[in-house]
Formats: sequence, C-alpha cells, structure tokens
Amino acid sequence: MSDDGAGGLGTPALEVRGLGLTIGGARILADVDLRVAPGELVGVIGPNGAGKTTLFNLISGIHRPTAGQVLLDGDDVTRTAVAARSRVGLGRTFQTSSLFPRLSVVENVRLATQRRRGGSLSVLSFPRRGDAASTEAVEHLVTVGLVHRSEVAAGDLSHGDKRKLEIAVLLAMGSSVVLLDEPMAGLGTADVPGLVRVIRDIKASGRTVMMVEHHMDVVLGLADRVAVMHHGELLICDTPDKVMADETVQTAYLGDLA
Ligand SMILES: Nc1ncnc2c1ncn2[C@@H]1O[C@H](COP(=O)(O)OP(=O)(O)OP(=O)(O)O)[C@@H](O)[C@H]1O
Repeated sequence: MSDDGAGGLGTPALEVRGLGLTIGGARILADVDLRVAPGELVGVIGPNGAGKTTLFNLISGIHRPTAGQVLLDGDDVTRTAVAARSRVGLGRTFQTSSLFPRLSVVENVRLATQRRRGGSLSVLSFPRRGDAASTEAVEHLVTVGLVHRSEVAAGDLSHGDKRKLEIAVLLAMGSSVVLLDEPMAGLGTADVPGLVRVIRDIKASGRTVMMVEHHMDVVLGLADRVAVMHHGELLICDTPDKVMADETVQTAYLGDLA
C-alpha cells in the first residue's frame, strides 16, 4: 500500500516508489510507496521483523532493492553508493554506534565537518582551535546539548550522549534528510526528553527526518505522520490520530501493544 501523499505539493525531499527486496526467494519488503515532504518528520513503527531497518537500509544504500526506486529531492539515487548519497544530503544513524571512540567529542564532529568541506581528514590537523571547522563543530555540539562534553573521548560518553553525538556528526556532514534508527533504544527514562528536544530542534531547523522508533509516546509526540510497517509492507502512513484510529493498524500492531 502507498501513503496518501500527505507530502503534498512540490518535490518530496525523499520518495520511495514500489520499493521491494527479495532475498533467496524470501520477500523481505514489498511494494512500498512513500513521499516525505521537506521539513517533515515521519515516524516508522511496526512489530519486530516488519521491515523497518530494511527500509532504512534500502533508502541509505546499504542494500540494493530488487524492485522500485529511491529518490532524493527528485533525483533517482537507487543505484548510488552510500557515500555518494551522504554527499547529496542523506544521513543515517545506526542502532549500534558508529563513532570513533578514542577521539574526543569535538574531534568526531570536526572530522565530519572537514570531510564535508573536502579538507584534510588527518587527526593531526585537529588542534587548530578557532578555525572555521572547529567553530562549526562547536555550533553542532551546542545544537545537540553536548558542548560541555567536548573534550571527553566519544567512547566514554553515556549511551544517550553517544546518540546525541551521532546526530551532531550528521549535522556536520550537512545532511538535509536524516534517518534515525531507534534513537531512544537503550536510553534511560531520564535521557529521553533531552533527545526528544534535540530531534525537535533538528526538525525546526528545516531538515527532513525519518525515525524508526519503538517508543510510541515519542513517535506520536514528534511525528507529523506515522508509517506503519507489517510483514514487509507499508500498511498506512498518516497523521498520528488517524493511524491510532485505524482498524487495520489496531489489529495488526497496536492491539498487540495494549
Ligand atoms: N539480509 C537478510 N537476509 C535474510 N533475511 C533478512 C535479511 N535482512 C532482514 N531479513 C529479515 O527480514 C525481516 C525484516 O527485518 P528488519 O530488520 O528490517 O525488521 P525490523 O522491522 O527492523 O525489526 P526490528 O524492530 O526487530 O529491528 C526479518 O524477518 C529479518 O529476519
């Protein structure tokens, strides 16, 4: 099933058309159509094994689909490599951390800033405080509320702070479409509101966000629309109210949570 096009008029920031993945005869994902408007936040929910991570893997280029297309800002990137998608503005966090644990917090962000600017990737070039890349790195750390941890090794951060740092790295890479894969996973209850604020700020900055998340209250509180996956298909993509009231969704998923 396709979403009902709440992405609206104009070119979607992200679109998938008829997206499918079959591996060894097993249908992992089938016929997913979804349009995400610039600045929109779409939450992706569904039971374990529904295909949420597979959808992200296809959008970010980790897997090639066996059917369908992925478009970024109207351009077909279905055959584009992960790094090249990143260069045109698609950023993704993973369920497992992808940071450099021995580098400091600010160094991790600065490295991403340098990469985007096409400059040196040498760690030796880090200590030039006050240069443009460092200044920008600090700005991203302010955005995610981590500037007070700038000099700490990334590997020594709490789980919640690592998630914030991953997001700062995406911002430094210049991502305009941000895929967040279970950002709240493993967070203590006390850390959730801080990360929710960060995600709200990212949306407020005009970026487009897709977020796989099992915390329903977080999804319902943040998302403009909620996409529900089930058995590799997209059941519905609509406003939180409509999704919560949808009978098919109640039967397929939400009923299980009650
Ligand atoms: N490379 C693969 N080869 C075979 N099966 C796969 C592969 N990748 C995913 N699957 C299967 O496809 C289904 C969807 O997996 P996926 O990880 O996308 O689900 P999910 O909705 O993200 O689940 P969770 O909430 O548990 O992370 C699962 O049954 C999984 O075992």
